[in-house]
Amino acid sequence: MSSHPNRRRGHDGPGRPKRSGPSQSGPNKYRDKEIDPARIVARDVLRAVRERDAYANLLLPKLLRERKITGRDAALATELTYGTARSLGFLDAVISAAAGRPAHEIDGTLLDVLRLGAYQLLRTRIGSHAAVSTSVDIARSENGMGPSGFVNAVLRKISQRDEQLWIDELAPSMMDDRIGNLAFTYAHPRWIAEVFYEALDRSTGELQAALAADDDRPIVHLVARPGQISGEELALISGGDEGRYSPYCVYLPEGDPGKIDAVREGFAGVQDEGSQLVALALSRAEVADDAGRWLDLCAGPGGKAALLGSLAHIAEAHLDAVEISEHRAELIDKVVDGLPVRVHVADGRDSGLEPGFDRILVDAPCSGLGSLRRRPEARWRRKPDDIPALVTLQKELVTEALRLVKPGGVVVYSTCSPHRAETVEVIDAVLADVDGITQLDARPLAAGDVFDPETLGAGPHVQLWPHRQDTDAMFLAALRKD
Ligand SMILES: C[S@@+](CC[C@H](N)C(=O)[O-])C[C@H]1O[C@@H](n2cnc3c(N)ncnc32)[C@H](O)[C@@H]1O
Repeated sequence: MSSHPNRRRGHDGPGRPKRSGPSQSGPNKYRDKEIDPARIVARDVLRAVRERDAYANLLLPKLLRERKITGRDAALATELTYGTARSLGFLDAVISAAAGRPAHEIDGTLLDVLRLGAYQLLRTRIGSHAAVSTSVDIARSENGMGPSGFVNAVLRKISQRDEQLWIDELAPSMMDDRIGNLAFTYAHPRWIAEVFYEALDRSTGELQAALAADDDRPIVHLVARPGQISGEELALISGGDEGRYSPYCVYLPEGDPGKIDAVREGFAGVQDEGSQLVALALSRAEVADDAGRWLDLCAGPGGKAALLGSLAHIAEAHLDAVEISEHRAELIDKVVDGLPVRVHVADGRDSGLEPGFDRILVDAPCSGLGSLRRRPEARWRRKPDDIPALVTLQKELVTEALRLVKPGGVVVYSTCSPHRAETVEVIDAVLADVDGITQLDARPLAAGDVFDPETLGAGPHVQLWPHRQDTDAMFLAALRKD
């Protein structure tokens, strides 16, 4: 198999750090600030991910701001941090082979540097010399000469082969274990590749496309808040392109969304196009005698609540937004300011709200396997054991939503996961348990009059995919109470 097409876009890096020459007098002569800041910040984020389960996509922008790292250095830091975090399992397999001992037995601070170095060597165009020498500098600065020699030796061994040769050596054979081979090649845990395979009707061709798309860094999607700014206007002022599926979506191939005035002022936000389609589907469903009582039962941090709130404002409706976590409820408050939305801190299974809602969204807590491309390290953190408790909660939340919705009203169930246990199996179980519910064809609800619903598969649910729609792998199903 040829090399991954997306891996070759790395840049050459900012070059060697400016300093006066190799240390002759021990480790402390090298200070982090003398090594290039992009790699230091990447190392720091990777360490926080390893030591305290930090989220790379939250911590990195914060550190870049604090350290005033911008431009080319920020771009390099982002590529190295997210790329390394996405590839951890693959990199650890290579490091283990090159070091002759399991990666988890290597001192954590050195492992971070090795991962960063191995990523540069195998998955970017950064030259071997720069990748190895900067890693050795970082290790020497913190750990001293001996450990930096170890880093040097391991990385030099890794640099003797390219990514494909390491895959050929370490991946399960394509003949014996195609799923295992693809999982290794595209740096996914095997169990996640299996989950995708099942959700893709057991097509290994599609599995390959799905894993490749998931292994790529996605562009940012913006949402124009309806009634406040149009998608067209947002595209113009942001320099982005209008979305294909949501009339409110703008693709932002580059640039910091936080610097766009419309985002800063709350007329627009960052939201994957798939999430926009979920909110739109709820608003488009036909409900007889719609009294404008809408509910978002799992609303934090408020992305869909903000879009629904804007749509509710136009429809002269009102949205109740329920969220169990106080902190996340505060985040909702911030994004729905000025919209007809009331936020409740409550358990959605027992919110105390009066039944009789016209439309309810259950955007359930889930494994997040559908948005791995946006959360670099998540694929290595999630475990199969997480799924059963989530499934129980998901069923309870949908069942409660079906109690709260009025006869003739509609519940949209969604997850940012394609895992069948969290998607079709939840819906099937609830339909088997609760009488008087009809599953609607969700495809026209997601498509509106914007695109052909037939492009969304056989229905009645919708399963989006990065390799098909270039959205997160959102699932949605629509249920009507008879
Ligand atoms: C997938 S997220 C929702 C994302 C949100 N709809 C958005 O677009 O920003 C699920 C949310 O449900 C919340 N949650 C978890 N258990 C809950 C429960 N029992 N009742 C209500 N909310 C819950 C989580 O804290 C999380 O904020």
